Amino acid sequence: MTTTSLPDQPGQWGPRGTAAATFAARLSYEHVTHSYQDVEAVSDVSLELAPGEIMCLLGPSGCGKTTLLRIAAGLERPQAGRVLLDGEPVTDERRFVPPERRGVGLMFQDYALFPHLTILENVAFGLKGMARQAAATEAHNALRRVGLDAFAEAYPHALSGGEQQRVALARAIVPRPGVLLMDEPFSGLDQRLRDSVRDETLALLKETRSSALLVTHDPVEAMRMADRIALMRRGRLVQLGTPEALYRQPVDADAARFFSDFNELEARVQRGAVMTPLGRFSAPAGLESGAEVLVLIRPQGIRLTAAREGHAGYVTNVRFLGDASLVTLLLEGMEEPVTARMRGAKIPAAGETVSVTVEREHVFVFPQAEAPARSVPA
Ligand SMILES: Nc1ncnc2c1ncn2[C@@H]1O[C@H](COP(=O)(O)OP(=O)(O)OP(=O)(O)O)[C@@H](O)[C@H]1O
Repeated sequence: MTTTSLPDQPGQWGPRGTAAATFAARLSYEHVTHSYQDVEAVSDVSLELAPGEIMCLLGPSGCGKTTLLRIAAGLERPQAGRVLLDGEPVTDERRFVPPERRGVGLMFQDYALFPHLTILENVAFGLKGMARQAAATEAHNALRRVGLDAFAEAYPHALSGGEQQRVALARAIVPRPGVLLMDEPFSGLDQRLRDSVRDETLALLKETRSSALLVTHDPVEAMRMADRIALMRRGRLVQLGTPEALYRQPVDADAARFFSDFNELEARVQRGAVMTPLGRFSAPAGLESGAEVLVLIRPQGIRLTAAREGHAGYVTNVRFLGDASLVTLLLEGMEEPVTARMRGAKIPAAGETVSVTVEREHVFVFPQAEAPARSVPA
């Protein structure tokens, strides 16, 4: 069967308010640990997804995100810890509720539509307990909401990647799962399409008041989607909070680097403060004089002016990026150049001497230690 593709524009999605609401569930992990042979993929993770909340599991490849999702789905049984849905254990040392009896919806990165079923049959697949006509009506409603009811009788191969992803979303929400588990659901889409499908998916999750746990390795995606972000590293939960909290109060240098580029300076504490060629900043509490610290400064936190109010900097290079420019500077007392990110028309040129000041909200000082540490507003 051949069909004409609908353009993948946000406006092509169905009318808001046409998707049925779910009975959002609470998902709790308590001290969950899971290993594959000798690889500890998840280490003592405790985490709670509130009803109706959208949480992103964020972290580099191999940090255990997918494993945590599969444990909630019932596709892996952890060696230790408990998983609860609405306070009822679905996995603990004695019980293991199989995936199909958990009331969770799954959506993985390959859309995994059944090629031999029509779009309508694919969406109705999860409604097996329902009378045929009622299931078809529900499936049509969900397809209408994602703007694809015109494709109900088509087969998956006739749809574009973005459209298939939207069908997968309709299929995942139509049984009204208590929790929707999504693993990199947008990673197969190109950039332009990804933004529109992601924004509409977010609108749909909010409209249906679904609890959703979404795996991503993309910090921008997590910032855009999540009510809270769970940042993971090497199987552990490193930080849990709102996107703003993770951006403004990162727990350590790696957590900070996950969301921003930084200029990095090494320094030593002197009586509770850190002196650098870019100014004096507060040291983390409890560090003795002489302790080594790392000072992280966001490029957008460096201000350049013609007035003589800050430290003198010599511009060596300017790169125009469209919405901003990157200005590279040399400062007295620093071997490495510093980068400033500037917007607007008044961008200095290479060869100019400028005055450099730093906005403290973009500065973080961390001990030079492996262990996670508390940041302080500098
Ligand atoms: N079936 C498996 N058998 C053996 N090791 C596995 C298996 N699945 C995952 N692992 C290992 O467990 C660790 C965590 O993997 P997991 O897929 O949960 O991480 P992730 O953060 O989702 O990574 P990615 O973003 O690359 O999918 C990795 O070291 C991985 O190699």
